[in-house]
Amino acid sequence: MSAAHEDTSLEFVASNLDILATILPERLLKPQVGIVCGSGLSTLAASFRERVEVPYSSLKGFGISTVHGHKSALAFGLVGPGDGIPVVAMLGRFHAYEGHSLSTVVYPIRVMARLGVKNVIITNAAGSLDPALPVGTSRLIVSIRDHLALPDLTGFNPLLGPAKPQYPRFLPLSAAYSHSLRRTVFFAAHELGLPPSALGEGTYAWVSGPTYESPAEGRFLRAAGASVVGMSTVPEVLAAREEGIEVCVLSLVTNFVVIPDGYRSVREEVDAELSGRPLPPVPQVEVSHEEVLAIGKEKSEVMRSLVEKMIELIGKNA
Ligand SMILES: O=P(O)(O)O[C@H]1O[C@H](CO)[C@@H](O)[C@H]1O
Ligand code: HPA
Repeated sequence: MSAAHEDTSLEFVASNLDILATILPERLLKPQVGIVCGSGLSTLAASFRERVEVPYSSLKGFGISTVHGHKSALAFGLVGPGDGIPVVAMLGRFHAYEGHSLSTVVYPIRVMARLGVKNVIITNAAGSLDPALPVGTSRLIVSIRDHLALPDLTGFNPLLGPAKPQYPRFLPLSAAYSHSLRRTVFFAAHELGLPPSALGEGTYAWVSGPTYESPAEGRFLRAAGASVVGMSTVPEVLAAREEGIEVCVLSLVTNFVVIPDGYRSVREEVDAELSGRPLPPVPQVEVSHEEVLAIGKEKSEVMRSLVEKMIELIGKNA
């Protein structure tokens, strides 16, 4: 897997704008808000009005999303009262673990920027590392305020590569997650009457995947200050910030990362068995992508109403 920022695809952006101009009606052509749909969350675009879906295969420079729960299309439409706000959603994202280069992973964000998107709402499914963020009860959605990206720190950063005159060489990340949009998330939740416990704030750890975390890795990420963990999002955040787009990230907590406090000694287990007093079995819990998708499906309505209310408030404040 190459971290190189070859970005040959950037030269296709202009032709994509031409292709879209032939497909989309004028009022959909300049989306103000972009949405990235996480695993199992493609229904975020289900209620767009005047919706037009454009398959990635009919555009240039796009990959194909190979992960179950991700489609491969852009959805354009209108959201909110009155004339509505024009929006674009990525129904399906690219992950580096699928074999996509990081420049392919972030390419749709660069296309969104050229279309005029000023705010992006990036969603994902994530595992909770924090006992205060359990699954399926409270704190189902986490508004991300910061990230911990070990791949970025170890030479797998999507912005690696020759300097480009249009981008800052050294992008600051101290305020990568828009304070204003983070406030909007909580105002939107309030307007929807969501209980305060439905929405938390936290730090997203980006791991390359495709393996889920070992117990020691889970403990390590938690000790390092991460609240949730996933295999996406951070590359998109970096590209969006490089493009000058305001970023909001919402993580749907789909599972709890298995972090036992310690290990039971197998020697003690065997000795106990040999002495005729076997220890009770240790329950084995394993996360699966099916579980991730099932929770995504079950809870996507809450996420959809939150995203739509946010778009409405963004439109009002524009
Ligand atoms: O981050 P999204 O795309 O929502 O998907 C998450 O779900 C998959 C694992 O179940 C991984 O791809 C992880 O990143
Ligand atoms: O537990 C997880 N780990 C990493 N990525 C994930 N995406 C959903 N759940 C998880």
